[in-house]
Amino acid sequence: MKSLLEIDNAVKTINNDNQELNILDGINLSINPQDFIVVLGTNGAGKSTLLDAITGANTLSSGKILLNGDDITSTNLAKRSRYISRVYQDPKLGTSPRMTVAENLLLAKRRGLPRRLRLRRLNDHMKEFASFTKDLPTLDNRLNTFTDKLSGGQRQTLSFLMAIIQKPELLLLDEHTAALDPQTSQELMELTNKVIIEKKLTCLMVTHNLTEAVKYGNRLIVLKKGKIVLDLDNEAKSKLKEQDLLEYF
Ligand SMILES: Nc1ncnc2c1ncn2[C@@H]1O[C@H](COP(=O)(O)OP(=O)(O)OP(=O)(O)O)[C@@H](O)[C@H]1O
Repeated sequence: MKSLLEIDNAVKTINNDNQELNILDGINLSINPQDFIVVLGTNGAGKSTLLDAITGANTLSSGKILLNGDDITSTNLAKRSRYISRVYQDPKLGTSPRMTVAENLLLAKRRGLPRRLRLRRLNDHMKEFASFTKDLPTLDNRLNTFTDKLSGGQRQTLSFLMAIIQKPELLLLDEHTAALDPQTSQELMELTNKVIIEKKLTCLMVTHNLTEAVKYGNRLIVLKKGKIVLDLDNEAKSKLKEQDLLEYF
């Protein structure tokens, strides 16, 4: 199968107390279309650095990143954001606080267009946006609510909808449920899983939650000190128990 994203010997070197340190240390990863990959690792293992390298928020010291066979290693963050979207852990990132839920959705739907064009003709989209939120108790009837009046869980659900509204080539979830209470976190994780399967998305999800890591996705990788130390396919993952993962922490 042709890979969607290919990471080829990715190295990121930083200078730490006058010593060179590879925080990504030769990462090779081939992501197939419709893979839903769970990424685990201790604090400081390099997970966010890896996602930053994929989005272009950070440049690699060496190595290559190919998307659908095209070398995007030097493509900037703004260009990559047209086909790679990311949801962060912090509910405040990813949404504009002084805009309503509907305005935020429209901005996301028209990502890539100049900002002055993106918010035109909002009313034409209200029905469509209402259909997105009608099955989400947290956001139903809140299309005209300003985002800074939403709870963390509502805001994270909005960030997720914004990330998938244009069907990204690659969806990156960076501990997107970690800041939420257990119930809200579980609801957002169920929504995430449903949407990824229904829309046939390709996704890389960082989590520290071992229950989520075992339950969701078709592949699991563990990062340690900038290297991939475990890469399980769907069959191996389906036999996995939380207990088996503890030795990596
Ligand atoms: N710009 C930078 N300058 C110096 N050190 C950095 C920089 N960015 C990351 N690091 C270091 O690189 C290592 C990997 O960081 P990274 O944030 O990728 O880890 P992580 O796996 O996402 O951790 P966490 O689970 O805590 O979010 C850490 O030791 C971090 O301190």
